[in-house]
Amino acid sequence: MMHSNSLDNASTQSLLTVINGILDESIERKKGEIPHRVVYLLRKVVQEIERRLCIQAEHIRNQNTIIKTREEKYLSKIKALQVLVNGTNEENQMTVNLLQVVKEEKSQIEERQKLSEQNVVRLIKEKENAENMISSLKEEMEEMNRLHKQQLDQFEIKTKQMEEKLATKVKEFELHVLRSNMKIEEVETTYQQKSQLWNKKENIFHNYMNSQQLYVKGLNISSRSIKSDMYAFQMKWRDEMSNLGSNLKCLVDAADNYHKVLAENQKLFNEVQELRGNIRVYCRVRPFLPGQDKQSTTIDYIGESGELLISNPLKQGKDGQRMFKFNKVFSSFASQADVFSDTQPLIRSVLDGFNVCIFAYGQTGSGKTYTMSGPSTSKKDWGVNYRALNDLFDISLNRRNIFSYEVGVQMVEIYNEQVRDLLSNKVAQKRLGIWSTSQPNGLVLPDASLYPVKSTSDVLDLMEIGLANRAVGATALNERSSRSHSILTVHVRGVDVKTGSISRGCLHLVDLAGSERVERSEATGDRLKEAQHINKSLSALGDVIFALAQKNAHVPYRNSKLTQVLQSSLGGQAKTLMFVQINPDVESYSETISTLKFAERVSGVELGAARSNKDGKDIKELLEQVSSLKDTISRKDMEIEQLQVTKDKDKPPSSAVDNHGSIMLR
Ligand SMILES: Nc1ncnc2c1ncn2[C@@H]1O[C@H](COP(=O)(O)OP(=O)(O)OP(=O)(O)O)[C@@H](O)[C@H]1O
Repeated sequence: MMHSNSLDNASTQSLLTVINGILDESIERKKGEIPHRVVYLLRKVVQEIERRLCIQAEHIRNQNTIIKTREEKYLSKIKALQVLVNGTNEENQMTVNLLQVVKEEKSQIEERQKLSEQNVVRLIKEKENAENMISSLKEEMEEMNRLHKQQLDQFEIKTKQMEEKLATKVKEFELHVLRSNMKIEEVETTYQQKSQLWNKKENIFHNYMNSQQLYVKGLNISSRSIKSDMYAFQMKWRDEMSNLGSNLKCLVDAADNYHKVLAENQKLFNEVQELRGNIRVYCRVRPFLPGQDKQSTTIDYIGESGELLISNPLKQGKDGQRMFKFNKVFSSFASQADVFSDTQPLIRSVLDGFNVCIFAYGQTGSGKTYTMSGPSTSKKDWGVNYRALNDLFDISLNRRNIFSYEVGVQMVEIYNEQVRDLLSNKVAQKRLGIWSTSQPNGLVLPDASLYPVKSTSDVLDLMEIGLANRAVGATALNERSSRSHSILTVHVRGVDVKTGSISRGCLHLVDLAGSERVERSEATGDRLKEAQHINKSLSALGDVIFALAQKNAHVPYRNSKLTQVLQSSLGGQAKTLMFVQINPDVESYSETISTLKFAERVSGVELGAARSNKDGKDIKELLEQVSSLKDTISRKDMEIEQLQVTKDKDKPPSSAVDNHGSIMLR
């Protein structure tokens, strides 16, 4: 057994020697090529293997020594036992047992030997592994050498390239330096030129500065003069401000007086109207119609002051002539606008709270509808109705800051002494009741449709409906002659924006039925009845006016529906205007004379002073207005004083105000 162990050790030793030899040889051969680290590692591996082999060899040697000692001990024991075998059988048996123990021990030793052998085999394997590792390391080394060489080759190529590039760069740099030198030379030349130029400019600048200094000195002098001018201007401004203050005060006073003036204006205006008389008669002559003989006219002369001379072509001399005098006579050439211009002031009165009645009187076909409504709804042709309402809206718009107006319209006709609502769309109408004294809202016909209107176009629409509803029929005198009185009533309610006082005005625009005498219209039956009613109501109208003229205690308003409806506008509180329409033709002479006689009597009537329907609290309200206006004046005075103080504060610091209010320069 010892022999085999020593053999293994020897082979391990020899192998190690071989490895070392190979290493030494490769190191020798590749000196300078193998990295020191690999060599170092290889040596470390070999040393480790040697160390382990030594330990194993030492271990095996110890085992061999122990086994040897034990073998000797057992051999001596066997000898002693053999001695003893020779002794007794018991001893033999013991010896056999001992031998058995020895055998067991021997088998143990053999097992251990086996283990040692296994260890040797393992070590041999490890050695093989080490060899494999060494060979792989060698391969790696070779690969690394190869790579190293490749890198070296690449480095060499790169180095060559870099050297070439460097050479080119050096050449370029040299060229650049050459150019730079040239540029420097150029710049130096330019610099010299420029510095010469700058020197010149410096000289110019110095000269300019000198002139500027002189200019600034001049400016200083003019600035001082401007300052003094400014102070003078400030003084002037101050005076103007104080003037402005006083003007402002005047304006405030004027504003204060505005309401008073307006009220006075209204008062004066109405006084003028009163002086003219509260019933006015304007006569209008209709032009000849196409086809009529223009030579045979009854109109001889129309004077500027309302004179009208009518002549009877059948009677010669003074007997055949009759002079009438009215407030105004419009010839057949007068336009719709001319006719309305003298009516206009009455419309203002309605807005001031007066009742006004404008009616057209005349025989059939004399132009009543033409004057009141106009031949068409185009603005040029508008009659008194449209123009009056248009004016009413215009004036109310102008006064919107002082009064707020509400306007409502009713339209009725009186036919055969029955009042019909012309704005109602009901076919069967109930009879409309008439209030002898108008209701608080000013309505005499409370059941008739009342439409609020805001513009002339609203009125136009309503009147179109009304005219379409008006009863018309044929007569021997005029095909379109109306045999009913049409009454358009405009109710105006004005509220004083500031005081809240209310005024109510009412405007009646009446297109009367034809005034011709019954026998002349050749009417019979129904037509006769209609004519009689018409005559009755017109004569009732005359009676009322004459009763008022004579200041009778009893005024017969109730004799006809017409006078009942117009009652509020025919009394002493109202203003009345009558258009007397006449035909110029000779055939109409007697009708013309009777019409003009009626009108003449009417125009001689004085209805007395008209009265406005204003609230009784007016005086109190006016006093309130006066006190509020006084407040406004004192407020404005304070504002003016404050303005004065602010203005004084804003004065420049370099000036002061002396005791007399003038500005002194410091
Ligand atoms: N100033 C005028 N200029 C031109 N044409 C007029 C003028 N006045 C009336 N006419 C014409 O005379 C004719 C009769 O006028 P209008 O119908 O107004 O009369 P009227 O008095 O209203 O008659 P009626 O009593 O039948 O209602 C109409 O054709 C009208 O166009």
